[in-house]
Amino acid sequence: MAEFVPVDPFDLVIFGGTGDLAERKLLPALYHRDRDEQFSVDSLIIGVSRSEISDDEYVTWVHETLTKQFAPNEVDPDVWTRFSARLRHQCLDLKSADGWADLDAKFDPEHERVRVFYLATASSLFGPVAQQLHDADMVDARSRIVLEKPVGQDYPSACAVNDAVGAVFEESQIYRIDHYLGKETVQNLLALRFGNSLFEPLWERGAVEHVQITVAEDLGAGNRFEFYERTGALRDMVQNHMLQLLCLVAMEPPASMHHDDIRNEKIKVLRALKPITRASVDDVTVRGRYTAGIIDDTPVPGYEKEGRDAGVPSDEHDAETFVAIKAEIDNWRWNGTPFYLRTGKRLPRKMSQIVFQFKAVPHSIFGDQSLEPNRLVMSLQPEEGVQLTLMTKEPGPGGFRMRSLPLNLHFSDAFAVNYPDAYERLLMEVLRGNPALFMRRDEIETAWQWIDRIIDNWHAEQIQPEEYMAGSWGPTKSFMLVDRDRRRWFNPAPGRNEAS
Ligand SMILES: NC(=O)C1=CN([C@@H]2O[C@H](COP(=O)(O)OP(=O)(O)OC[C@H]3O[C@@H](n4cnc5c(N)ncnc54)[C@H](OP(=O)(O)O)[C@@H]3O)[C@@H](O)[C@H]2O)C=CC1
Ligand SMILES: O=C1O[C@H](COP(=O)(O)O)[C@@H](O)[C@H](O)[C@H]1O
Repeated sequence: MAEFVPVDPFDLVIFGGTGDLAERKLLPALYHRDRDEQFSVDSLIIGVSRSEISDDEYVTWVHETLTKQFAPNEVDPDVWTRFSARLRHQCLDLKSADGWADLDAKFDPEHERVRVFYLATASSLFGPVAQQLHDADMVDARSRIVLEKPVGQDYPSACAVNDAVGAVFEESQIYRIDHYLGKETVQNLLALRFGNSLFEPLWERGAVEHVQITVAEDLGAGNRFEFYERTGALRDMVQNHMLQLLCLVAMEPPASMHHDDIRNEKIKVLRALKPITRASVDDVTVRGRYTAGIIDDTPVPGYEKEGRDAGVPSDEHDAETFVAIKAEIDNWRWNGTPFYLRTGKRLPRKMSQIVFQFKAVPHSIFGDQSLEPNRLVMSLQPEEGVQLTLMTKEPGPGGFRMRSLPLNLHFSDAFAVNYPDAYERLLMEVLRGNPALFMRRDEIETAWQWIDRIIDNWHAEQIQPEEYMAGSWGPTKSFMLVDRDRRRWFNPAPGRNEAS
């Protein structure tokens, strides 16, 4: 039975309190934590936007949106009474110096409660908001600021944002979100690697032939088209989520779970990433963009049509919706073991997994029977679990037939609990003041340096996205990327995540 530990009283401001992120992730997450009685009676949640709406109108809107998203009757009348009593709205243009005193007046005047400023807005507003908070004398040693991803659009803009926020807040007060770090199964990577003595001796170039990290989505850019067109899959998914996953699987064992021990190991991986040069970019990266296709027996439009519907003419489209990269880590542990990264929208299904392909046995004593090298598959979503394929003898008299069989651990079979959404965990960690699951400044900036170089070289080499049909596993070139190295992508079979 999960134990829900209450957090200290707080005032939480959500800048962008009426936006898509607040609506779909933050407010539901806060409701669920309140349902489990983790908030004190006097804690406040203040949504900020330019909309001229009263507290009551905000409460009504939050009720409507939770009711719409939750299962029937999930909004419980008693919990709602408690939750709605803490909701406020403040109309404020974050680009203006006016109105900050009104926001301050909503807070506990004694500054006794933890203050959290959650910036669910474009990152161009992060610096100005930090400055306004400072000028309005709203920041003290107990304040924390949460920055949504992406922090900046490239290395220079990320540095500018970090400088501006860092001029007001200490690094220890800044929580840069990558919601993948809040996923239960991503944390389970640490448990698997460092809670078992079995794997670590094999976790290196001598035993691992290559690694694959796939984050596949069946959804398209949809109603976030304009954001997506400015961003593209490399900036949207690889710069943060995929490089964080890479860090967690490739890093050296940290001395403890202390946030700086883990971050110090992650940054070493980012610094050891082999730069992708103009000469190598066409060989080791793939850009793709989906055309119309069929997913789950349903026809879906192509990216160009979504863009036209959003009022962005197709001759202006630039973003890739799929990226594959052969990444290499130049250090003792991983030299010569490539990490293939792949992410895309409108792929056949939502699925994230990390596959460790081990080397073949050095010599077979079983004649000419083919022996499949062992494979460890860590499934992150939607099903969570671990699968290890092993060679075994087929039962029966006569002959000695070898077969590859999976050893499966499905977490949902082992633990009868509902996993909280990543944002629930991350919000609670902010309220508790534990930055372990958030990114440090140097991680963000080093990741951008690696990514910027790829983008610059795409431009220099005029590499355009190659088309793939929605519902397929990406462009042909992505298959060639691995085929050239005599490897293949492991795509899960429908149903449970058996890599095939
Ligand atoms: N949506 C998602 O799934 C995810 C979003 N993110 C990131 O989170 C951030 C927010 O995204 P999202 O919620 O989708 O964006 P939306 O455009 O849906 O919402 C933006 C919010 O900010 C408010 N806002 C915008 N400009 C101002 C301003 N000048 N002053 C005051 N309020 C302002 C808007 O209200 P109003 O216009 O009324 O002022 C609205 O509440 C982005 O950086 C995005 O990249 C990250 C991961 C996932
Ligand atoms: O940050 C983002 O992540 C989502 C995918 O998150 P998941 O938890 O559903 O795997 C992605 O759709 C979005 O484009 C991106 O901004």
